[in-house]
Amino acid sequence: MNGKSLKVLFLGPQGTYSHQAVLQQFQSIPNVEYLPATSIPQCFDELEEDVTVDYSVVPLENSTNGQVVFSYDLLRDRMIQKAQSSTTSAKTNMITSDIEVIAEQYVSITHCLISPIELPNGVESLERFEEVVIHSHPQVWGQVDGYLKSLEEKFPSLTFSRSDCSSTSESVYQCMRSHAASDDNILHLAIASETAAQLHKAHIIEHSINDKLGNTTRFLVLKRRENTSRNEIESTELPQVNLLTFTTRQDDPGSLVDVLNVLKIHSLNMCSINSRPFHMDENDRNWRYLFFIEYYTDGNAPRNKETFYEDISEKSKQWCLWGTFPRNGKYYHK
Ligand SMILES: O=C(O)C(=O)C[C@]1(C(=O)O)C=C[C@@H](O)C=C1
Repeated sequence: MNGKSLKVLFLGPQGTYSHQAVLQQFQSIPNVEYLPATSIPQCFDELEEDVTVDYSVVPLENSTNGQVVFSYDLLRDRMIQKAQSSTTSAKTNMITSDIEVIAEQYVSITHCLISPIELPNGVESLERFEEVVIHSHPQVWGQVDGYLKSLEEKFPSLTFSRSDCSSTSESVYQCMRSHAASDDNILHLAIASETAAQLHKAHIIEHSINDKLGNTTRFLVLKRRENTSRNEIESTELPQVNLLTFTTRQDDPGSLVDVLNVLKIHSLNMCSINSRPFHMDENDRNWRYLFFIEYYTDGNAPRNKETFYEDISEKSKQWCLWGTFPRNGKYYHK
């Protein structure tokens, strides 16, 4: 590697789970500059627009509440934009995206209930207040739903409300700021990691409040396709994962099955399938779906890559291969 540092974007500020993901991915590499972005869209936009940025890390899915729709939709929108600008190869109807996925990371998510002030009796102290405002990233609500319901049942006379923030670490900052500006009857709390609480010098009033133990978020590591200057990703013995998105040819019975059957014919094992609604343009009708699939390849499969891609081209309307990357060993651990 030359002396120049790597520039890596993540959803900031420091102390987010995305920050944990970039550290897991890059901490063994010297000279890495970690650049906090203020939103998930910014993690995509800056990577595309600023050629000095090498990588960007974005959350994709959570083991408790599934898709991080912000990221899915940003991938979808990029495929649709390319389809509209008809850079599709006439022969293969394959779309080549400007960014590609080169690795994945899994971060264990342990949420804490965090207070800007010390509460001598922990959660019991909530009864001193009339109103409680809880700040967090919108993806978090579905991971602590049961816990928040039990809090509301425990304190029926309290009014609870939620405030969406751009990230969990930002929510700790926001709760401290709101606390300084609000009256004594209102308590502002945040839901974030222990690290975020420590960074902001806030107080953890309850640890591990996520509804499911083993709660984990999966992140994708992105780079610009044209940036071939270096590759920091170690190869492993584990299978390669391929992320492919496609639209179907028509609404006739079997059009989705026809595409999936191509995997079967080529002996490829699918490991995930998701969909998001899309509109090719503003006049397009409702209820059309873009599919996201992931499938494994290894040294032997598919035997004939070219025929596989030709078959996908024949059965789908448009498709895009976002990348082939090693399965992370953490995938197998709970
Ligand atoms: O807010 C953060 O800490 C993030 O890194 C984002 C994010 C997400 O969007 O999924 C990451 C992990 C958790 O599931 C909650 C929030």
